Amino acid sequence: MAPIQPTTAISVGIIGMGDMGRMYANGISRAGWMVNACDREELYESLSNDYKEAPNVRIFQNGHLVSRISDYIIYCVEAENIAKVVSAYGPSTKVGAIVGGQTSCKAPEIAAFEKFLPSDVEIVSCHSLHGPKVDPVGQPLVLIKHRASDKSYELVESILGCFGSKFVHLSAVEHDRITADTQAVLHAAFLSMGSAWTANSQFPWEVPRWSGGIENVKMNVTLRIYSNKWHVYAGLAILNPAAQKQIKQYATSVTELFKLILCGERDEFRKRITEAGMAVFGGKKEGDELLLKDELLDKFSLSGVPKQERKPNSHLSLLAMVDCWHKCGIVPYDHIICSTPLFRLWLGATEYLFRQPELLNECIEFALSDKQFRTDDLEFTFAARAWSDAVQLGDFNAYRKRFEAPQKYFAPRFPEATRLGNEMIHTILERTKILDGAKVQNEGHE
Ligand SMILES: NC(=O)C1=CN([C@@H]2O[C@H](COP(=O)(O)OP(=O)(O)OC[C@H]3O[C@@H](n4cnc5c(N)ncnc54)[C@H](OP(=O)(O)O)[C@@H]3O)[C@@H](O)[C@H]2O)C=CC1
Ligand SMILES: O=C(O)C(=O)Cc1ccc(O)cc1
Repeated sequence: MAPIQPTTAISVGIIGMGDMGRMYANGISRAGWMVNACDREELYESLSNDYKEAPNVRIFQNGHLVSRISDYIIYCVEAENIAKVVSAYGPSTKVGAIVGGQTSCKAPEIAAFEKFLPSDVEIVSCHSLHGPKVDPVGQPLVLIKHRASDKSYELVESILGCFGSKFVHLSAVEHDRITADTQAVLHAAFLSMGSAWTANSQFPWEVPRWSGGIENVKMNVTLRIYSNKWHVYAGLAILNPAAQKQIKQYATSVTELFKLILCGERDEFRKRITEAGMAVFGGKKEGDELLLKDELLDKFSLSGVPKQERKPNSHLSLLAMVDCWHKCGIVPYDHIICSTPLFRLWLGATEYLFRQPELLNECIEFALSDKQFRTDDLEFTFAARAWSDAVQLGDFNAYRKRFEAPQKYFAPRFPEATRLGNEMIHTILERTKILDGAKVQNEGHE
């Protein structure tokens, strides 16, 4: 089917003009569709001012005014607020319109749509698997045809086609299962690194033992996560039951591995790491290229320490990640077509360690015999447990407080980390295109 051509006769409503809402409003209006947008009523003046020169964008006071005139309405609000916001504006939806949402966990979003939208309204939801500062071209964009005709689905595809992203067609349930596997544990690992560095009053790029190689990925991704909004991570961890389970397993893996290190249980430690590595990376052949190479890792350094001066690391965060994937039965490569750039970077870092036997061996020996990282690993273990507790308790406020301390601590380095992170993401995207191609071909044969 040929895509429907952009026209201002068809309008897209955006409720919530934060980072993602603006990205959507800008892309869709530039493509030639009419956009009707609003944020909270009290922001009407300033939002109108921001968009006063923007062609094809009309700003309204609230979601009622947006809903009653728009053909496709996208809720771009905090996941925690979705039920409240849909209950307020859903009943004002134009007869026969299509409604979707951008929240990162679909179960509460779909439940809100089913509960509060009139029955003549269709539901097609979406989720861009990248942050607002990433070029959307080539990134996965999940589409969920929950309650809609083929014609309406095609209209949504035509509208969202303006981003040049790769559509991934899933149900809401599939979406939540996959994103739990790809996003939630990954965030737990980086949030814990940030908390541990903050607790130890370290800026890791100033400490030689954190320099170079995969340390660059750790630092860049941690800073990138902390430069985003806390509610984005809280929502997708707390509201997704599968995510909660995995975050708990990650904290357990960190704790158990650290206890083995402390007790000097050399054989058990090595056996556990080897088994996990086999389960996750056993399917890879020796000739298969690594996602991340030295040249790439070294290019994106925040510390600038030369390679010869670098120190080994116990890499507890990486060892525990692979152990967690193993315990949860996750094969991360299965999800690569539906993964965020950060997930691909993190998978690249784990693979870099586990698929280079000498490096893995050095890391295992170092973890067991050298005490330099013990205090870091202790803080990391505390942090992983505390993040898991915050998620299990479902306490958004506790999550926010835990998030905001490292965010404040690292804030001065965000611009540089964002710049380097964007370059890193661009480069790894080029590399993973090859994997995506292989996966798509495989799917074609199945
Ligand atoms: N940022 C990211 O990397 C990604 C985020 N997402 C998801 O997209 C959604 C939006 O995220 P993001 O744009 O980053 O978050 P933001 O906080 O930047 O934007 C959300 C906006 O919605 C506004 N809002 C809240 N209630 C209402 C209301 N009743 N009417 C109108 N506007 C309202 C908020 O106002 P206020 O701040 O005053 O509450 C805020 O401006 C979230 O569900 C998030 O999980 C998805 C992919 C990536
Ligand atoms: O890539 C990541 O993990 C991010 O941090 C950006 C992000 C956050 C939330 C989403 O729902 C999708 C992408």
